[in-house]
Amino acid sequence: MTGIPLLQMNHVGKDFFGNRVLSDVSFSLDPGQILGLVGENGAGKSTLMKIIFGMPDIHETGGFDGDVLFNGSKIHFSNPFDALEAGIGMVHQEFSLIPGFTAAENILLNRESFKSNPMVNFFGERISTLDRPSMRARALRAIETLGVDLDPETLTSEMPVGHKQFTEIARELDRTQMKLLILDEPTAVLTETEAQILLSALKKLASRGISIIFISHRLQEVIDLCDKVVVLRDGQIIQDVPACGVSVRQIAQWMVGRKVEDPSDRRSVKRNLGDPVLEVEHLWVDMPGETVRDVSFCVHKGEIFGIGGLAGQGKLGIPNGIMGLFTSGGTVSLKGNKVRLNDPKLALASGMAFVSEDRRGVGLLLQEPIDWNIAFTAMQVHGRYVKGFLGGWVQWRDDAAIKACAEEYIDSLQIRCTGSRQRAIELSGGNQQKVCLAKAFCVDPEILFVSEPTRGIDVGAKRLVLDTLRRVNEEQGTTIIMTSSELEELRSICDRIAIVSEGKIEGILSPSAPAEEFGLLMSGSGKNAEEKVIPCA
Ligand SMILES: Nc1ncnc2c1ncn2[C@@H]1O[C@H](COP(=O)(O)OP(=O)(O)OP(=O)(O)O)[C@@H](O)[C@H]1O
Repeated sequence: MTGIPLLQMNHVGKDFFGNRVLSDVSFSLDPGQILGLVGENGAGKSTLMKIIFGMPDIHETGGFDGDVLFNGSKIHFSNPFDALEAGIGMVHQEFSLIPGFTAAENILLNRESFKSNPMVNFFGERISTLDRPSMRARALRAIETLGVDLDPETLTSEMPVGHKQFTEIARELDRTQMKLLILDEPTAVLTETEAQILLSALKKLASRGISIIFISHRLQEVIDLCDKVVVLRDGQIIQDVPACGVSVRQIAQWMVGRKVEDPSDRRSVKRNLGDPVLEVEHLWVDMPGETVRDVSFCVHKGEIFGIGGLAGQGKLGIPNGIMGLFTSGGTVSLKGNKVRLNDPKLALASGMAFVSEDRRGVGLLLQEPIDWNIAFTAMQVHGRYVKGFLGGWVQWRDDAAIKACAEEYIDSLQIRCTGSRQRAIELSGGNQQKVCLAKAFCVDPEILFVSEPTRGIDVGAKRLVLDTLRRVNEEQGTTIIMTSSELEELRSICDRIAIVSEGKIEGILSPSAPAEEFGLLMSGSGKNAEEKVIPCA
């Protein structure tokens, strides 16, 4: 087979209901080669991968143009099972694990090992029993190939997100025939250390002859990992170049088609903040994989307060607990009034809003249009966009106002869509995130919690989201509490940053504090945390 590319895309095109999202896409991938596929949100990366993998939504929307050759033969898979059979594995942006199953059970789903039992010949497969030791050994082999520390017996529902991601990838590795592995933003949910572990595991796989298509918005890791980089813009290939010799800035410029500013502007000016607005005391939250044990902090009016820390240490549990999405206890006071915990509707009604890290699970009504998503909470909780007649006895939706509001946000947040009536499920990941933000801005909250607001979104959109948060904070005086795994992002907009370790706040630092101090707190070595706490202005 030497000399024949493993994968060859020839003039591939695709449209969704008349909207052209891919045109004339051609590239090739050799055995054992790693290709980095980059592009802005909505550029068409996931659609291209869905074509290779035979995802049903491609066929249900009229198929695609051009040819895809795998191992020299033309393929047109009608479902992912055929792709798997041919040796193509794909790890999608969203997890597809069964929460009540262990890591081993998820890794070996539908490929379980069974004990040999002669009675099966007579009574059929129904009486066969699982060979647990063999399953454990197989799962461990896949986990060890990744080089991560993950117990195969851990329940998926109790894992931090990073470990869920490793389980997803280990599942693909258990397939013996795998020739091509497609990873759609695999590191978006990982900490930097976890991402490094994954990148070295991928290099190891490639050295065994497995080809990899790696989609990521983290451009430095694309350069570090890949042999070549393919840049998509508006559904077309802009560059197909070796990864050596290109810089992050160069790739970013190809992606957006214009010059990119230097993103490293750290908040350095100390601002005068108002009175305490949110006081949290001895908060505990029972969130699987993100347990919060005893957290106390105070946020001032008009502040942007950051919460950072390594995955699984509890930083995500804090907003999820305060907003009532997971069982919590302790005291939370908003402007001096105690907020009843464990009641999401009351949390929203009291003036708080939440942009969840889980945009598809919690943030969006996926089957509903953009305008309905944006206005939903404002309408349900605050009675906005509702017209009343006969003294309020008769009420109905003010569709014109909903449309106007949605169009304003589509414009200001540059949401790429066919119009305000397009369903949320049809948007790319980054544009879905912008809809989640618009939905939160629409309720005009006193306190806005945003969790991983730039996860999985491209360089241009990242900037837009951070600038928008800053603008809303400055112009409307909204107090923002932002949780993020990206320290640089927190340092660019926050007034103070709390670092969470083992379910507690290890220390609170100024954004201009040296990186080593953040590192020490993250590793749980900030025992003299009290000295490092910067008092509210
Ligand atoms: N099922 C669908 N129906 C209609 N339009 C769709 C559908 N799936 C994707 N699209 C559109 O196709 C375009 C490309 O989306 P795609 O998800 O491939 O982008 P992407 O480059 O992967 O973006 P991101 O980085 O945000 O994940 C977008 O404009 C999106 O709205």
